[in-house]
Amino acid sequence: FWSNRNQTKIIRQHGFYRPPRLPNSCLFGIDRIALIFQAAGEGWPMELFLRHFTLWGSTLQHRFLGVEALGTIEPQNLQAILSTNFTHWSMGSREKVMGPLFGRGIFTQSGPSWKHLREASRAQLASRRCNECQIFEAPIERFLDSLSRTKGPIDIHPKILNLTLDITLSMLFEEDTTNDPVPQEFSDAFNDAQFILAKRLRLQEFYWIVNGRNLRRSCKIVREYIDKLVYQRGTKLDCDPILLRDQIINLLVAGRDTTASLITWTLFLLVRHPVELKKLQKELQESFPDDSRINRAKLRSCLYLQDVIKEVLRLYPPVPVNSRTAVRDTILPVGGGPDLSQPIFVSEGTNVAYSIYALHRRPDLYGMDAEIFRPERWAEAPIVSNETGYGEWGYLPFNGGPRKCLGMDLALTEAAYCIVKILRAFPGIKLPVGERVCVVGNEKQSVGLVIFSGDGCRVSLNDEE
Ligand code: HEM
Repeated sequence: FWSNRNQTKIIRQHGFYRPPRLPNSCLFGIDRIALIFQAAGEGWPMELFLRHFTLWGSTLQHRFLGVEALGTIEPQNLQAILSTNFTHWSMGSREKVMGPLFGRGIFTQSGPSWKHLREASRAQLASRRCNECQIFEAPIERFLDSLSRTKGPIDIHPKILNLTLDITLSMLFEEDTTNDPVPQEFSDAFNDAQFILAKRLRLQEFYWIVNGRNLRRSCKIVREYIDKLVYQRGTKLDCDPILLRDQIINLLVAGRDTTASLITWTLFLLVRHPVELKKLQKELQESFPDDSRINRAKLRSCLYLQDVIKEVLRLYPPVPVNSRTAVRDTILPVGGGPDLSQPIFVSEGTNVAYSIYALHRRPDLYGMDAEIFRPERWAEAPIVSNETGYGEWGYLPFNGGPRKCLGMDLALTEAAYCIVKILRAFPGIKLPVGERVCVVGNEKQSVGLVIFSGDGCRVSLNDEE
């Protein structure tokens, strides 16, 4: 009440506006949390946000379990939060909410401790020769070998999760994990822990409601396995062992699920778009005529492949929703007033959620066919209309500003490499007969920290199936 009163006073004094407000039908905004959990349970959480922004405006205010919060998909506001006014924002309650798994790793930290971890992670990623394709070779051969033994249509999604786990572990421990395959128990616990954390994130300040045995058990299995790897590999401990483990888990989450999401959605879309699939296969045949070695430069020169990847990241940004919390009173440049173009006041402690999924589907940025999978749009200029000054802030799969993803280059090379290898190994890959096809975005989705298809990704690997 007091914070609302003070806010109203400042807004009146300085002539700020408020953004449109989502209507509530229950006291304290309990209806909002019920709707969010219903949408998540039924597989359309992102479409719910998209609908709100489409109906009410690209910056809006809502009451969530009694707490006032903001949501935005406005490029200028994202630029202010992530770059221009970077120091006005923090990760809020992330350390408390995600602490059981992420500890004090890079994703939960702000200020000097984040800066230190960012430098350490940058050095760690640079030293692993991550941008060379050799690091992917052994894991992908194992993956293709396991697929070659399957008969009939399969759900390729869990196999891709294992593939990117294998690659990321090999990269983090600078050696191949062949001799000691990743136990399924670890893989399952890692998935479960992230899913439970996503529920806690949805509850925001009421995260503690979800703190059950399952979460504790899953996090324990993950921590014990990482400790074992650190011990087995005799990793040099020049820092606090708990911090080292936290940091490894953070990089594992960063690198494994996001890249798996990108590869899986690419296959999901390609088997549903045979014309685009054929066009890509033709380019790959010409670029890699024989069993010639695939390298980063060659992958970058496959222009259609690059456009396919950009388009998949547009429609299904692996991190589809994110948030920041104001550490001081600040403003967002647009979203208020009669034409929604006036600055809005944000008081200290306010949480602002932003949906990259909804941003990337704005027809005013991408055209009336924004919801259609059309890689060709990236070869047409201008995209995300540069003349409006939106530039990079209208396309943010890897975030922007000082906290931009550190693994972007690695992820793009890894995804491109895996896609080329899969399409070359299975030229007859297609949608299984009778498989459901619906409008892009209308399929069931499963959103933990990362977005996946709720029904997996079923494919027939060979023509005759
Ligand atoms: C398609 C794959 C990927 C996508 C879409 C992606 C996306 C993102 C996004 C959106 C963030 C910002 C998170 C936030 O601030 O809340 C981020 C941060 C980060 N990513 Fe990625 N990522 C990908 C792959 C990777 C890989 C392979 C690595 C390396 C193992 C990696 C390492 C990191 C790190 C260390 C950060 C933290 C940066 C910081 O807070 O300063 N990412 N990523």
